[in-house]
Amino acid sequence: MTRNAPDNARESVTVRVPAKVNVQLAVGGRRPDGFHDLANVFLAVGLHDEVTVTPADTLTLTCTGPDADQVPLDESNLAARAALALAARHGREANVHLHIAKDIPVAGGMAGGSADAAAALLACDTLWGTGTSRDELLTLCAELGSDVPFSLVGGAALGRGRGELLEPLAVGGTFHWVFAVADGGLSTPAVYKECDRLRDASGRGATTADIPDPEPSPALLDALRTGDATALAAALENDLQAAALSLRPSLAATLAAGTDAGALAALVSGSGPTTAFLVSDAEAAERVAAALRASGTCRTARATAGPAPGATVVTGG
Ligand SMILES: C[C@@](CO)(OP(=O)(O)O)[C@H](O)COP(=O)(O)OP(=O)(O)OC[C@H]1O[C@@H](n2ccc(N)nc2=O)[C@H](O)[C@@H]1O
Ligand SMILES: Nc1ncnc2c1ncn2[C@@H]1O[C@H](COP(=O)(O)OP(=O)(O)O)[C@@H](O)[C@H]1O
Repeated sequence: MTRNAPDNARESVTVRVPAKVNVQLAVGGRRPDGFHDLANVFLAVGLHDEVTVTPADTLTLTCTGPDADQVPLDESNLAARAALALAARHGREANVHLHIAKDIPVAGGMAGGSADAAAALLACDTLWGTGTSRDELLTLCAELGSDVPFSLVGGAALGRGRGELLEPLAVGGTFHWVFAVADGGLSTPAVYKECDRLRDASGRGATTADIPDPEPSPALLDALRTGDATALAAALENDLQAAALSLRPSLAATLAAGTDAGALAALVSGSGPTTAFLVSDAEAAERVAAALRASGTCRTARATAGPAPGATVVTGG
């Protein structure tokens, strides 16, 4: 500890956690519990939130970053819910201050809230010395949300069930991406509902009896394994894309702007409205990001790469 550090500095724990893009999001029919079975191929990418926990009298929350005004600061915040769930698991008080330094777009289809939940679990477990096993942490993650287990593990993984049952995937290289951030978010339940509506309207039906079980694409898994960006570009697939475009038709112009600028492929990130552009290298990423910013079809564009590691203690561990 340095001489002038605040008294509580040694007791703070900070966890860094990545955003995700779904390189394949195959959506099965609506289940009786309202969720959809998925073959969800996650790739963690280098946009990060940081969650810092510090001992306090009661559970309190602050958030900074460009989208901070859209983040709830009450007990509906997924990071607060994570702290409460871990405290309940160990029969103790969730007496911490949680600070979220948010750089992941909010309600953007990049799992920012899930990332904060995974980070808060790991940070609180480290601060409290509760020694929760990896399996128990993953169970708590799955109770908090379908995407939360992946935020803890990072890298690349196939999510089955509603996305919470993970099999790690090998990735044979670095993939370069640009993310175009939209103005305003899209609600994940609303996008799944629109997907069901479009399926019903097409006469196919939308339940598990109507839609074949979702399966991962062998070509896509192979492209990840070999690190082949051109092959991955050809295999990218998002069954929620039509629904996101139906709710936000302006995303078509963003997708076209990135493709015109030379991206290998363009797709909606998860439930959107962030759009994702796979490019050949870091230089192409900067070029496509600049073209997207100049296109007037998005709020901003960010160049980054994946896979990125999952939630990691960066200070205080
Ligand atoms: C679509 C995806 C793709 O990774 O993420 P985003 O792109 O929104 O980040 C996920 O499936 C979102 O996961 P997550 O945001 O954790 O969802 P949850 O909190 O578990 O569920 C929120 C709501 O989404 C719908 N939902 C979610 C997962 C799933 N497999 N089927 C669903 O139908 C349900 O309406 C559910 O009530
Ligand atoms: N820690 C958090 N960060 C962002 N949003 C949160 C958080 N906790 C709860 N939310 C709520 O969850 C909604 C979805 O946010 P987010 O997880 O960023 O998007 P997505 O589900 O599209 O990946 C937000 O609109 C917000 O109301």
